Amino acid sequence: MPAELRGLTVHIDTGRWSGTVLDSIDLVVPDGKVTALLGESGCGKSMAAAALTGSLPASARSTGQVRIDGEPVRGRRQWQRLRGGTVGLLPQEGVTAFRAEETVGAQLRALEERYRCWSVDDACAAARYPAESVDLYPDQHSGGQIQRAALAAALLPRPRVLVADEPTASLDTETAYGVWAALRRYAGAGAAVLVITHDVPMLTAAKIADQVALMRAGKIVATGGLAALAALDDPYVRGFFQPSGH
Ligand SMILES: Nc1ncnc2c1ncn2[C@@H]1O[C@H](COP(=O)(O)OP(=O)(O)OP(=O)(O)O)[C@@H](O)[C@H]1O
Repeated sequence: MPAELRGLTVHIDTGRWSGTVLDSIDLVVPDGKVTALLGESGCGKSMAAAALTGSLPASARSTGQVRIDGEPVRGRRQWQRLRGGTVGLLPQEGVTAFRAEETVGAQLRALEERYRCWSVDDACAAARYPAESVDLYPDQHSGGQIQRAALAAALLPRPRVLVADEPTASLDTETAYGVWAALRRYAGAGAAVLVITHDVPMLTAAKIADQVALMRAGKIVATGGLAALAALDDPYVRGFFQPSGH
């Protein structure tokens, strides 16, 4: 089930600050593939993830379209039907995927019960979430543990579109590779997967992304295969693939 942003512009007005954070973005996340979204800090990657999953902040106003399976999504009600089951989000701060007052295990079991798609054990194994942590409360986890718990939570309904915002940010290389491989397998089973990451060395070493979109200042500035992007003679693009400037 492909997910798309078409001419999407997002303007934020918090009362204290206002500005355009996404500027006429076109982005296609196709079925069966891993798309990686890269870009400098603050360029709008999480905002693009929020737009694709119907979770923009209340201070946001958008124009343009979000399409899921080719159909424009209109309004809050339609997003309520799509979120979780059809369109899943692993948020950048995994802890926000959970309620503070219940253990992670109880919340994962509730998702298993609600969607009846996948077992907690299988989702935790796929997300590399350690089973011995399930009886802990969300705030008793390390940053890397809660991110993997949130990935298990996002995977449990087996959404056909999965957006993962920095799933490997706090992980050691081996665990990060396991998570990337799990995302690859999940896309291989047919899902449209978008992964936001700063982990370009892993991306290039493991060759897990089928396509890459590169953002700068609220715009998509380049899209294509990893090798094609890495070969571009543009200083901003080169900065991602050759951080030393060589
Ligand atoms: N909830 C919010 N309310 C208002 N503005 C926000 C909110 N979240 C993000 N922004 C603003 O939107 C812009 C894009 O932020 P975003 O989080 O999408 O960046 P990012 O590319 O994901 O950065 P990073 O790599 O550091 O996570 C920034 O200027 C940020 O200040």
